[in-house]
Amino acid sequence: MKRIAIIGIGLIGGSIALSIKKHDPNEVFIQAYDLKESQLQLARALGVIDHGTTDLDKAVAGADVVFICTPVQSVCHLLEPILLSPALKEDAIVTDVGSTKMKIVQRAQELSARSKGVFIGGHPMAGSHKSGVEAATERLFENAYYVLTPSEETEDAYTQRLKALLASTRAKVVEMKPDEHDRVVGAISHFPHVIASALVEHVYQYQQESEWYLRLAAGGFRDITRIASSNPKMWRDIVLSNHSFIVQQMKDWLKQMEHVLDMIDSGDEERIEHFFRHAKEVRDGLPDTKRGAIPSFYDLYVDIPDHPGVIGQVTTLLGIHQISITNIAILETREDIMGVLRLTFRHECDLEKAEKVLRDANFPVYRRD
Ligand SMILES: NC(=O)c1ccc[n+]([C@@H]2O[C@H](COP(=O)([O-])OP(=O)(O)OC[C@H]3O[C@@H](n4cnc5c(N)ncnc54)[C@H](O)[C@@H]3O)[C@@H](O)[C@H]2O)c1
Ligand SMILES: O=C(O)C(=O)C[C@]1(C(=O)O)C=C[C@@H](O)C=C1
Repeated sequence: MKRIAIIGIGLIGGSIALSIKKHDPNEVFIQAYDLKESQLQLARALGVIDHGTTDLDKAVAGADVVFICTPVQSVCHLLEPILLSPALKEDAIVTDVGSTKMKIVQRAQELSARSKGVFIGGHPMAGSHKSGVEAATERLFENAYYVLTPSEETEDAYTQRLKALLASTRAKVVEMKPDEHDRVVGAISHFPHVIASALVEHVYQYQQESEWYLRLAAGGFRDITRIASSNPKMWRDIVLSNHSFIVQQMKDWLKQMEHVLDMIDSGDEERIEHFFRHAKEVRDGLPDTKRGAIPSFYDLYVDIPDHPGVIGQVTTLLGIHQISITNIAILETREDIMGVLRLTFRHECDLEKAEKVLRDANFPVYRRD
């Protein structure tokens, strides 16, 4: 039986545990460590882990692979007691899921000569603004990128062993250098989180003048600021740990905003339209049927005659077959013209089931592309 240790059993640790367990339910034993006894109890009750302990040595004892899934600053602190633990199995792989990589990998390298195990940095590029083991799901990483940062000294056999285990997450595992990872992820994840929180703060300041600001906040503001609801401690650690790239990106952003300010202030119609068109083209070009930095949703389109009751028929049919819809939108509604219903699902298998059920009921259904 393979033993897996999860250190920090929250959203990400719990999701890794669930995906590995689901893949090999009878061949894997999951032992976990957390500062909070309550998280361990909850993880046990939810069937996410087999055993929980607040004793770090006991948690890593005999484990073939140890996943460190705590906020990034504590990953750095936990590396020494884990990599140098007398209980660590010879040849064990120690990995982490932290959102930054340079400082973690550097600390692990300092300890590597004295460790019985081998460290390989990791970062699954999928997550949520929710935290805690209660939000964990076995499919969180499906189709997302999962970055590994083996060093030049890491023997390939260890990387292959870790990749084989991660196959259960159904993520796309890629290798990167820690500094490239931190620069890129700084731009597409860390810096946008700073902007989202700053935007909330910006409107909150206006709110002191009129209560209408936050009351009127609708789809656009909610979409762009969803990630401001994320765990503050986790983001404090990320920003501190990727400090120099984020500061550089903020300086670049201020310059960019000066151009945008100048463009809008000048009232130059052509430049303004070009600005929005170019951003739209780039945003529309993001892969939207796959998960990645931006969680994807699976869309199915249904042609429907525009008369009352049809939408009810569609949703009832899906309900009978226990297919959950994440979102529903009517894209065209003009009298006597076929309307198009866009149904959004969280998982590809739900989309496939819905497509079959609706087609069998003679609804014209199609996917985009
Ligand atoms: N949330 C995301 O979207 C996301 C995505 C990819 C990677 N990550 C990274 O994954 C890691 C975990 O994030 P999460 O969202 O699962 O957080 P979480 O808050 O859901 O879980 C973290 C868990 O670690 C425990 N913990 C904290 N400090 C600890 C310590 N010193 N020792 C033992 N346990 C400790 C907490 O009690 C909690 O159970 C972070 O490093 C984060 O940067 C997060
Ligand atoms: O979907 C979200 O809520 C996330 O914030 C996930 C997200 C991201 O920025 O894309 C956040 C941090 C991680 O390190 C990886 C993924």
